Amino acid sequence: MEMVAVEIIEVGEDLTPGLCPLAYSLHDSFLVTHCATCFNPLPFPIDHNNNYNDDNAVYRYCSAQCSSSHSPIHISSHHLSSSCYSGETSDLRVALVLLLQIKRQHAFPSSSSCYDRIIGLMTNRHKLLSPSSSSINDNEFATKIKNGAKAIAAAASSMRINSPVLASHNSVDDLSLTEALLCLVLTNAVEVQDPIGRLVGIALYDTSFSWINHSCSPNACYRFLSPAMPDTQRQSLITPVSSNGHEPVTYSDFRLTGLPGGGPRIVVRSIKPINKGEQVTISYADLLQPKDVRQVELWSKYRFNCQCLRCVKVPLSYVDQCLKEVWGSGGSLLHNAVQESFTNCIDVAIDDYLSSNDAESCCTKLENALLNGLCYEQHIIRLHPQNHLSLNAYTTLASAYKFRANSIQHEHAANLNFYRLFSAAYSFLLAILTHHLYLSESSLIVSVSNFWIGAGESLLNLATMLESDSSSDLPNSKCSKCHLIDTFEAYRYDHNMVLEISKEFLNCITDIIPKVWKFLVQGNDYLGVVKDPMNLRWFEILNAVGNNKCNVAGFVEGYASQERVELFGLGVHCLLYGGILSNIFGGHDSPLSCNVRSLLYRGQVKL
Ligand SMILES: C[S@@+](CC[C@H](N)C(=O)[O-])C[C@H]1O[C@@H](n2cnc3c(N)ncnc32)[C@H](O)[C@@H]1O
Repeated sequence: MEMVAVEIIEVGEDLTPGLCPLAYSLHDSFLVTHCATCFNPLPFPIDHNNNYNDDNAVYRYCSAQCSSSHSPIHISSHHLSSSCYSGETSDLRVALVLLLQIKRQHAFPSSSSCYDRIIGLMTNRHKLLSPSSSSINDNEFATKIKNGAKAIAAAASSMRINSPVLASHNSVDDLSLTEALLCLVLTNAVEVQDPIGRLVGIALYDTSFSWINHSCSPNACYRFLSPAMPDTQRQSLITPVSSNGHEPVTYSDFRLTGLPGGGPRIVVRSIKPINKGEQVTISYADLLQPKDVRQVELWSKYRFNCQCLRCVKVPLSYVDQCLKEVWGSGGSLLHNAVQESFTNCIDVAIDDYLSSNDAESCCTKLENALLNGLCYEQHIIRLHPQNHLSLNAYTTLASAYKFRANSIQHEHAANLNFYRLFSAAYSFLLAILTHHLYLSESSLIVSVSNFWIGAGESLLNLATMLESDSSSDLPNSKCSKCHLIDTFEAYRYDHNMVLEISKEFLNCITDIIPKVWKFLVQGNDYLGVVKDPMNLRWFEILNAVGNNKCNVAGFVEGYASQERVELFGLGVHCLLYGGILSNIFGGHDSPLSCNVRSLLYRGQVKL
């Protein structure tokens, strides 16, 4: 099955109304911090005086409304959290909710052959469960599914004793059905983000969402609506067709009726113009991974080889080439081994920060790897700045320097400043490098928008912080050269407009960057190599650089108030541009766009 557009669709249009989930569950680690119904973070500290949060209960709620819309079937799925299953149990809880609904409605598929689809959704069970002689990982995955299914069946059978609903049902537990349901969840459920982008749980939707196939160059994306958010779209602009012919489809399988309410609603939205009858696709994988990494991910989770236009392109698409590019390799045969060595090296550095909180060691290791590369078979190999590992490294460096700035003692205020500068510089570098990829692969809009907003926020905070040392005010930021502010407030965008906005934005920041870049990066040996971040050929200079240690003595002694003003202007441009992109892919009321609006209008920015 697949979904196609019923009419011509412009970029940035909602293709579905807000669709309610069939079943949903928070991941184990978010059960105590997030509302079990709407998945929003709970206010901290939790108010124990309300009557909808019981201290001993597994689930917590942000409001009486969320508490009342969490159905008894969802509540009873907590039986799994104490099971002997060793892995993450959110998938199991969602499968258990489906099983309980099927049992409650006596809506059993008539024979096990029906388990290839249940309630219209593909289970993919043959592929996911069949042990493969070729891969140990595949076998482990199949075993994990079987163990998970046993845990679900055990929970369901223990509940029959306690639950009057299930006590009336006398069929034996059907392990095949349970396995098929778990496979269905793994094949169709999607990760749900909270408003600040953390992956907090999963939700399963019916065929109107779940029949949308994957592409590595998709023309649509999805977002989640919080309970208070109204629907902007009444009817669906997509319709199902069977994958082997373009006939409209109905399925003969049963439907579950009277589904429990609550859970995050999902909306599908176009990120490219789509023709009438064209297939609508979303991404199941991280689009900033190179082709081979995406292929492994899609195979291990879904067991298909992606044949989308981006994947079948020979030679590799420009974006995929950049994402795996290494420098000075002496030939493509070295690519895989080199990528593996770099992956280990970057992973070890990132782990220092994420697992051991050692941000300093992480920064030193990452910058050393980026600057000096690795020695491989007598070649010095360096990562291309748009290699996906470099992009990971920049993301981590931006965060690790911010962490170092926040944790430093006040008497070392100069260090605090330069850590903040480096953090902002890495955020900017990440945004501009991925922006160049976005110009040839527009489905990267979601990542790029996030990166520009991150860079804008970081630069604005920096300008505001430096302000305390200066007597002059930050200026009125309405740029005389561009219309980004008006465009940010505009309601609709078309494809040509998006291209024009990009040009306008790049023109403006190309003027500002030379006035601030040296200030942002001086004292950092890796960033110091980047003479002009707008000109991507800077990385060629890396090859001429020897081994060096970072020397930041005497830094941030005196900055001119003009630099602070320029940093502020740069931050506003990045924020506005990121906000325009987030309006396009997420709508004006998305958490990202609202965040941009609140940063712009909270008084720092005078429009
Ligand atoms: C969420 S379902 C999508 C709808 C599905 N095609 C159906 O008929 O129900 C996910 C499954 O669809 C198939 N699928 C999705 N995108 C695909 C693609 N680009 N190429 C091949 N199979 C794909 C895979 O079997 C995957 O496990």
